[in-house]
Amino acid sequence: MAEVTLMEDGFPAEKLFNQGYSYTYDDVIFLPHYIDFPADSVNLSTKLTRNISLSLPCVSSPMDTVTESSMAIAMASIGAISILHSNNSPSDQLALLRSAKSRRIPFISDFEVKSPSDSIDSESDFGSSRIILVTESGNRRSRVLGYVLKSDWANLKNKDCRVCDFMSKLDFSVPSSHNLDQIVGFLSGKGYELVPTVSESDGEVIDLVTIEDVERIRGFPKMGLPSVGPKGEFIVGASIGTRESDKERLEYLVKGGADVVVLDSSQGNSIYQLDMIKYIKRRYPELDVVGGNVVTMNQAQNLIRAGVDGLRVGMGSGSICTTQEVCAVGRGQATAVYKVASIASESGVPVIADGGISNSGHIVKALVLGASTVMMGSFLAGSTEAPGVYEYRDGRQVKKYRGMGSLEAMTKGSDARYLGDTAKLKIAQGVEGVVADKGSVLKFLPYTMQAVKQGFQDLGASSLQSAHDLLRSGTLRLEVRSGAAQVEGGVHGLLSYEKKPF
Ligand SMILES: NC(=O)C1=CN([C@@H]2O[C@H](COP(=O)(O)OP(=O)(O)OC[C@H]3O[C@@H](n4cnc5c(N)ncnc54)[C@H](O)[C@@H]3O)[C@@H](O)[C@H]2O)C=CC1
Ligand SMILES: O=c1[nH]c(=O)c2[nH+]cn([C@@H]3O[C@H](COP(=O)(O)O)[C@@H](O)[C@H]3O)c2[nH]1
Ligand SMILES: [K+]
Repeated sequence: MAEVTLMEDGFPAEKLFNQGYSYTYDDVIFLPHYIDFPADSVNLSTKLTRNISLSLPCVSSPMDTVTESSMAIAMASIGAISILHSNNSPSDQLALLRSAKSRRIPFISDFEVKSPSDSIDSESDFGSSRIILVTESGNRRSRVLGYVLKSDWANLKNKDCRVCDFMSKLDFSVPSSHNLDQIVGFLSGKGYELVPTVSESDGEVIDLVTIEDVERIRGFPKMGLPSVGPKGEFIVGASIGTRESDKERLEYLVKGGADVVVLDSSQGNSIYQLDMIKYIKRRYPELDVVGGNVVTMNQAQNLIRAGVDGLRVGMGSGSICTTQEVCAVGRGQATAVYKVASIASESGVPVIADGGISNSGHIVKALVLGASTVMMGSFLAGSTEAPGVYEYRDGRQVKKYRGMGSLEAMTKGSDARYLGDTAKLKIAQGVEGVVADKGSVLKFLPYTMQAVKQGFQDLGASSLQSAHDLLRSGTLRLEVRSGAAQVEGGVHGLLSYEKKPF
């Protein structure tokens, strides 16, 4: 039978994104292709930068309501990465980095410490933990002697005594270089209920791991390989600005072993950033540098020429961003990612699609349109690993989330960048708000990424590389969704419903 030539159906990306419109993720939809492999076999491993490989294409944003040590540990433990924020002093940022780098298990245990001669006056002495650790001098850099369980203390008839009179003895620990499996092996081998992990270099108690913690973590879905560097430490990035003072911050971060630095700016194509990239590449040639943010090919080209190892893409697309309204500058995120990735791929520079991710479909779109990773703020800000405590609003548990260009964040620390040498008036480019509790990233990210794998399968893409090949060869077809098509693509026509993603 003679071969039939198919008629054109849908648009190749090159045609769709060159029509004078700025499209965002929701505007476009991919047409399905051909499936010849199971969803589970989709390989999402990728590169953050030229030299940093990840098994999961996710990055947490350098924002002070998203990324501190807990997030960095959790993300690295599932094969992703975090960028520590810089809305703090260089020494505080270094402390966050050291805290993350000192751990091998995917959580930070928060416990109080007392000395044997102390007393426990009230339940609040336990803080948020159910255990108080007892060390020789009552701080973490001293020999561990015992522990007190809140339940044991509550059952005491006479509470007017010293800790040493009723503590349980603890004369063992494990090195903080132990991973979860090694700790499990130790606890189950000895039949212990808990164990402190202690730094080999200075004897500091890092965490106190209980059987319950271990069971909770083991109940989460299994992911790929964790993001671990050559020294066995979690891979962690950090952001800096482009001021002269950021050179000192950079020195701290390099000392702390940061694996990558991200130059944090809404408009990366500036003389300040180009100078900073060249400075870093001269002074620390081994350190990977991510430039940005950019949304055009021209911006990207300048940063690539200056020597960046990765590009961060997005201007005004973030959930808390008001840049497009305030400054009239930016680009629809789907167009921005496609355009920048098109030019960056020619130089082998990976692209981070930053902002505007609110569901797994957005992640599929970002990655298939050329990004190597997605950076998220609001998607992660409601997690237990995000900084801050949960509050109650209208009966819902929520956490604070704010833009780094919001008045509140600027007042906290980033003033220098806004009230620079000449500027007198502070203009916000972001808002402060709250997001709903989502539980642990260790649980919801694995589910999200399983959904992403299903999207890749529908497109016939078994890996990021194969998705990018389909994109560039024009095999991948997409279309713009009309307003009605977008409504149709969502849930519609129901009187009420509940949306449970997993
Ligand atoms: N992705 C996005 O769409 C946006 C992100 N943001 C976030 O808000 C925060 C602040 O962003 P930006 O305001 O763009 O920060 P920025 O530090 O790049 O710029 C702030 C101001 O400082 C100036 N500046 C920077 N380096 C300088 C130097 N060496 N000498 C003199 N002036 C210098 C800049 O030109 C600008 O006027 C960041 O965390 C950023 O990620 C803010 C707006 C939009
Ligand atoms: O216009 C802005 N004003 C701000 O105050 C601001 N703070 C963060 N960002 C950017 O938004 C990204 C996170 O976006 P999502 O919450 O949508 O993930 C982040 O990763 C940033 O790129 C800002 N943009
Ligand atoms: K926005």
